[in-house]
Amino acid sequence: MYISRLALDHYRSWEHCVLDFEPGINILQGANGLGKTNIVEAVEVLSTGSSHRTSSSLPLIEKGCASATIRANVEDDETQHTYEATIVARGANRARIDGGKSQYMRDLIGRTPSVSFTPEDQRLVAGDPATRRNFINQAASLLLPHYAQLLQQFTHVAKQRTALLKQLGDGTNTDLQYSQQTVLSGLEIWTGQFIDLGMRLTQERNDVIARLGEPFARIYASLAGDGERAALAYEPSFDEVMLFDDPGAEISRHFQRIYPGEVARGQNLIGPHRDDLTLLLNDMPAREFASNGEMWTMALALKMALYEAVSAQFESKPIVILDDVFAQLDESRRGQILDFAMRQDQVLITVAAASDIPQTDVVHAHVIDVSALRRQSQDGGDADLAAMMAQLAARRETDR
Ligand SMILES: Nc1ncnc2c1ncn2[C@@H]1O[C@H](COP(=O)(O)OP(=O)(O)OP(=O)(O)O)[C@@H](O)[C@H]1O
Repeated sequence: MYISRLALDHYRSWEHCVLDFEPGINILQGANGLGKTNIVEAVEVLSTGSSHRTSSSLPLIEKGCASATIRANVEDDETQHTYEATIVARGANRARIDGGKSQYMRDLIGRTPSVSFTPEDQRLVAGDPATRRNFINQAASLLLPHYAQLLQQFTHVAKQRTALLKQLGDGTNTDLQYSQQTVLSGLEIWTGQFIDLGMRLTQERNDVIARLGEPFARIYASLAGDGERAALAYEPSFDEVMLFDDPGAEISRHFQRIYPGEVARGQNLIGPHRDDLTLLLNDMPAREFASNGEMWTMALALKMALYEAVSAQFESKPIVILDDVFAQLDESRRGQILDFAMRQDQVLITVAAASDIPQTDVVHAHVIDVSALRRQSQDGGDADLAAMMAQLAARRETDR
């Protein structure tokens, strides 16, 4: 599988941009700040429905604009499809497949499977838990068909519950007995849904982490040398799901105990939004014991494990994104990741300087000069876009 053409409209720093990729290695080369990461991030968003760089849509949209569009022509064996994502500042993001009707963004997830390696990956080991939750969410969205919808529902319920806790805490509407009763019964309903969705999310995250655990340990041992034992340990906030036959009743009791604290702070104090994942090295938490180099190897192994799970799931090789990773890695890890990249259907690499890539290993690469692309997109973006749309219309005509 590979992307043959990508078009962006009002995506971050790109007002318009159309670029052609080839199967195999593609190198986006250009000075800092030109928008290389923005391009490969757009592929990640189209693939997984989210970016590892932000949890909200707004930063993905060009400043001052209301929406951004990402379009890609994707070739797989004899078939070609056009996938389109529209990211909006307000409301729900939308998707379109082959120019058809507007669909949910989650309907696009996994159609162009990809795995990104980025400088932020090292934070997967020692960064804050939100980074690891983001990774789990992206991985689970790719690997489990209903996960993205479940996460969306949970996030909505969590927001509603927070709003009610805040109302109770700051006394809004509580001067009347009637309105306090309304808020309390609303809270009871939202709490029931929060527990139900939260338990399902916990179970699904547990399944995904279990699936990644074996390849992660094996790949780490092969990168770091035999005898090194790496493992993943899921730390769910709703640990009752793993411990009890009737976890719902236990979690309900837990909520009753913490009710005064939740009202005082106006927050959901327990739930999957507090989950974490510990990466273990020789049975010790790597965040406290591993060296900088070992943390990098663990991060690479985790992403390669995800790659392996996604490949098995879709029976095709995901697109591999190597965003600015070469400058960060030492020679041996550069070699390991490049060796991995050379075996893929398509790899998108961003670099500031060509010298960052060990050139001897890259035999054939399609090099894209991002500074020329920026000039060209300012001059002829509309014409390129029109050509892409005409190509799509012509194909639809042929398909009829
Ligand atoms: N929503 C946005 N609207 C407009 N510009 C944005 C937006 N988000 C980011 N940018 C701009 O995009 C630029 C960064 O782009 P990007 O991170 O892709 O650069 P890069 O070429 O990968 O650079 P580096 O080599 O330093 O990583 C910055 O100038 C930033 O201000």
